[in-house]
Amino acid sequence: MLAADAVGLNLAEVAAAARRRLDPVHWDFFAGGAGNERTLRANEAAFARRWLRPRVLRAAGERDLRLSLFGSPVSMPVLIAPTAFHRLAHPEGEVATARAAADAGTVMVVSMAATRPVEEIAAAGGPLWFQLYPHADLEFTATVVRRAVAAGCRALVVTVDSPVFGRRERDLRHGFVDLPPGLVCENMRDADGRVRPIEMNAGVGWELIGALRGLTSLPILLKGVLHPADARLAVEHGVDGVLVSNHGGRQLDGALATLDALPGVVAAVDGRVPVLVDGGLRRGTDVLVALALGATAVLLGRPVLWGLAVGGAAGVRHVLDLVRADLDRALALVGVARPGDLDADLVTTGAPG
Ligand SMILES: Cc1cc2nc3c(=O)[nH]c(=O)nc-3n(C[C@H](O)[C@H](O)[C@H](O)COP(=O)(O)O)c2cc1C
Ligand SMILES: CCCCC(=O)C(=O)O
Repeated sequence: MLAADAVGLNLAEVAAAARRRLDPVHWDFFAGGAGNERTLRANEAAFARRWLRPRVLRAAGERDLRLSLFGSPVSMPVLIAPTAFHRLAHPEGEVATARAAADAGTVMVVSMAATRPVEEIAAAGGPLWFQLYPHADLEFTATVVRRAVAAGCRALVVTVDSPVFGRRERDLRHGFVDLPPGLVCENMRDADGRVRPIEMNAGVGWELIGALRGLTSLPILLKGVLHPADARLAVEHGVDGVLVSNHGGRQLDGALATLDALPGVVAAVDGRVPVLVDGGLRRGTDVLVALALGATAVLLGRPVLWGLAVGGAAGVRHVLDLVRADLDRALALVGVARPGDLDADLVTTGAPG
């Protein structure tokens, strides 16, 4: 275990420690967003606008954070979001992240842009889900999906907020356009073993869901839904879960904060499939607010990278442990034992009345 004071008492301190260690170019790749970074900032700011209205004398007793998601049992409703290029944060890369996820009893969503082969990540522990950018070449997509399934991934997370790549000015300023020599997206190999570039596909429509169903019987989640009409369409097309996300502010700058999008999506989905959310969660109380507003679970993106940069698997574990303890305490303080029992009336914007 890492000494907590060497790593940070909270995720902001872990981020500061990571910043001291990382190459500034890589820090900016991880930390940055698109355009003016309005959406990046808005994700965290949205949590700061919510206030908790706790209940008292509820005799809630011991908390129980466990749940089961798409057949994967998890020890808490906090999962690891797919993020690219973990070897820029730590030499072990995604293998270290997976070990921490397994130790903490939660799901890691492996990015299509992972820098370790999915088989090696899976050997470090599960459960894993696999994130996919829908390439125009369905045959290639099928190759990637088959490989992820064979490695034991238990769900597909299809990212739909990226018809083109967001404009990230920090990366442009640094001239950061690709991985350094020696690192590649290991799961982008075609049948001949050649590494293909990640492609964004502006030509893809709702037929994608049927095409993916033809490739796999795994649960399919759509990542990057903000509009209630799309949430409704997603359910009509038979997806198994909706992930409210704006890609951590890295795609459409000016897109609304995910916490602000969440209630509309939850209302549109109307309990038919689980709704998950990511973006800007930095405290257990943020997790509590997202769950109270209708999310079944949340995902952490950057905080996991900060933990990885600071201490490899132990650093990621530290981040997950901090959030778990914080969520547990917050639940007790609002008088709720199980995340599923949280109610929206515990959260207010602080307006009078
Ligand atoms: C460095 C970095 C790389 C990312 N790579 C991917 C990716 O490969 N695929 C994907 O769907 N989302 C990717 N995301 C978005 C995350 O899955 C997630 O939506 C976002 O980071 C959540 O916000 P947070 O970082 O504020 O927790 C990436 C985010 C970051 C910060
Ligand atoms: C080509 C890698 C894409 C990674 C990604 O999704 C991001 O950086 O946000």
